[in-house]
Amino acid sequence: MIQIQGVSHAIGGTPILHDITTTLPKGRLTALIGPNGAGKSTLLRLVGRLEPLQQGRITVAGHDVATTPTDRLARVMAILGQQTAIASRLRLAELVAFGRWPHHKGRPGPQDQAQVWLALKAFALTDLADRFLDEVSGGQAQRAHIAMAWAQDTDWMLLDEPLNNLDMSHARSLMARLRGLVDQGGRSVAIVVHEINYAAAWADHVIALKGGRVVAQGTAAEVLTEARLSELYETPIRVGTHQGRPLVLHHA
Ligand SMILES: Nc1ncnc2c1ncn2[C@@H]1O[C@H](COP(=O)(O)OP(=O)(O)OP(=O)(O)O)[C@@H](O)[C@H]1O
Repeated sequence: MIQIQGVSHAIGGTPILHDITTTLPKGRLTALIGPNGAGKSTLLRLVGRLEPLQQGRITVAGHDVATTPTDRLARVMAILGQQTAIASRLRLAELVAFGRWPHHKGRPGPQDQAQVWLALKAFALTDLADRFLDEVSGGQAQRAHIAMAWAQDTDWMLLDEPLNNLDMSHARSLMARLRGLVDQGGRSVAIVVHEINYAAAWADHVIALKGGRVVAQGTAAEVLTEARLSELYETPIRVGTHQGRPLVLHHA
């Protein structure tokens, strides 16, 4: 599991996260939800050590993120933050191959190559493998970044808004793949997601953040209720049921 204990965080003197204590269960798909600016990305970045921890403690499968060596942590957890366009002159296959770095440390073997091709295939990118990142669409670039994290082949996968730019079909296929990782692969996944129905349909566990605090956590059915969601997003929200899962309705 991932244990977050007493984590507070400030940026430029402004408090962003306030004394967060929560757990992401092992072998589950956890969705972090909440309005813009709630602190979801900041929390995920702290777990993934993209930001240094200022206060509190975070452990991932027993590894303290503040003290575990990077190469050790990178074999336990893959994190994909929100994309930045720093690597546009990289071919898709090269980007995905970066995911194998923690395993081969600069000396890729046949197994690494095989894993890269599996990842490209899993995300329907084989035909685009030789294209540069700035020569593909937003959704294709997004899938390539997810494929890179996938190729890292870790017990934990943390993805910040992985559905960005994905059409309905690719979004569904990604969620099905993530579920497969959890259900058949015994892995654990955490995603930040804005479209609540993806959490409703696919997540086991939901953590709702608002104003830098955890305001609700539990199963999708426990958290995704009309009262909780209407309060969380400060807008009237109705919740129905579809195939035994909550279905969130938010049009007027
Ligand atoms: N580099 C930064 N400098 C200053 N403030 C920041 C910085 N990064 C984030 N913040 C602030 O921290 C708060 C939390 O941001 P964060 O990105 O974690 O929220 P979020 O829940 O992921 O939001 P969103 O849904 O909009 O992506 C926001 O108020 C944001 O303005």
